[in-house]
Amino acid sequence: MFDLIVRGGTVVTPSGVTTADVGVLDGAIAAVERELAGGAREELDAAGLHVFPGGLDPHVHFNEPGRTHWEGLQTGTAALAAGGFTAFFDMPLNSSPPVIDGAAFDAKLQAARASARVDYGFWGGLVPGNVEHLADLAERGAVGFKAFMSNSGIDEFARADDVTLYEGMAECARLGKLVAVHAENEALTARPSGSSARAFMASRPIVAEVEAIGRAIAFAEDTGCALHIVHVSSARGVALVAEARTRGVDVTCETCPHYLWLSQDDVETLGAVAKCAPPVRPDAERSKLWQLVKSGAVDMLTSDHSPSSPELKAGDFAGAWGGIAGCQTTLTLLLSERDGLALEQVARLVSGGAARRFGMPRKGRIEVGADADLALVDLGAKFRLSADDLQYRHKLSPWLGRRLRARVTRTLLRGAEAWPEPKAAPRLLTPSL
Ligand SMILES: NC(=O)N[C@H]1NC(=O)NC1=O
Ligand SMILES: [Zn+2]
Ligand SMILES: [Zn+2]
Repeated sequence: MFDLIVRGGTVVTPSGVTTADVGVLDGAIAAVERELAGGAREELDAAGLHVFPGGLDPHVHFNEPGRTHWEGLQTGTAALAAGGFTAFFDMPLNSSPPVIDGAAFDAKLQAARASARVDYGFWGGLVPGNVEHLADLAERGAVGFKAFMSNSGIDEFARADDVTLYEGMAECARLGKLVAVHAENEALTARPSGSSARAFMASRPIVAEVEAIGRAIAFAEDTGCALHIVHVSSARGVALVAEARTRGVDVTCETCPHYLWLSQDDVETLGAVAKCAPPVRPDAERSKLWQLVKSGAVDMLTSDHSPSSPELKAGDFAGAWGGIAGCQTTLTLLLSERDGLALEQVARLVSGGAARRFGMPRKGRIEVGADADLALVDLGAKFRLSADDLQYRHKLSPWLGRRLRARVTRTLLRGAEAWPEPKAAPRLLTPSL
């Protein structure tokens, strides 16, 4: 007897795609079989739908508390659930106070308990002067520690200079925690640019990213710290990570949809809604990066969902907030633009890869014993993304108007509905490597 059986879907498991029923008991996957015998209190008909593991987005900025007017946990997690995601890790900025000590972590936890619709975990911040607080944050269950190698755009979240980064990594190696870096060279990216989109993109060249990734890898190799490079925008960046890994360095990387499917022409047309750092790259780089994603060299696809208030996106490009809203569309965009990528690889990129890297063995795979976190997806859908579809606080996204070929019809968290109805009971995730 199961609590729930999801019947007749095309199930995307790590070992392949198969027609099967998924039996759920006590929030966990208890069976994945064809024509599963035994009753259930509830059955869901998934015929004609694909069943993916619920997504895990380890890189979002929900900004609560303190900047909830940019984005909040209620709207942000509704967007995740609507996009087939069942878990996220929130970045230590741009909430206020930023999560750089235990008290700020507790405030974040309280906010998530009140309004999150899916499971949540929190990154701590590594900033000058807070190395002594890292143990406290680790104790509370921080996923790991995020550092900016260039200006973060947030005054209360200072850039980690080389000494902070090196000493912070040594401390994280001791604590058994991973460090995640925004890798761009400060001096190269601090130069003033012209006010146009082109000038901004040109002012943060690929070498600024490549140099910073190389330096972070050198520090990680020396200290023995596990390292994750967030939002890699270039093929050379991914190649550096792959090369270090072959030497035995414990390093992984992610990229984001905007580096794969936005062109610099798109950014010029769209304006500040598509402004981010590192910036969107020229087409030749974009196609090389996509080839690397297809080859398996990129561990995960994350949104770096980082919206602001609409006022901060108005005005000239140079002065606008850098950050793209995208946490709702990562899975459906990937499914729409996948260019032959196998569905197992889609699942690895949006959930399995992050679950493995960040130490969440019950997440990211449809297998007996895992949490029953499931996204039911209609791959026969054809529509253009409209503002009405978006659950964000502000209905701004560079993907508005985009043709999508996948729609999430239901999202389940430990077998309970998280989308469309918020009936699930989210929990704090405290990953350990
Ligand atoms: N502070 C913040 O969210 N910054 C993010 N935005 C962006 O475009 N790149 C980032 O790192
Ligand atoms: Zn960043
Ligand atoms: Zn970010």
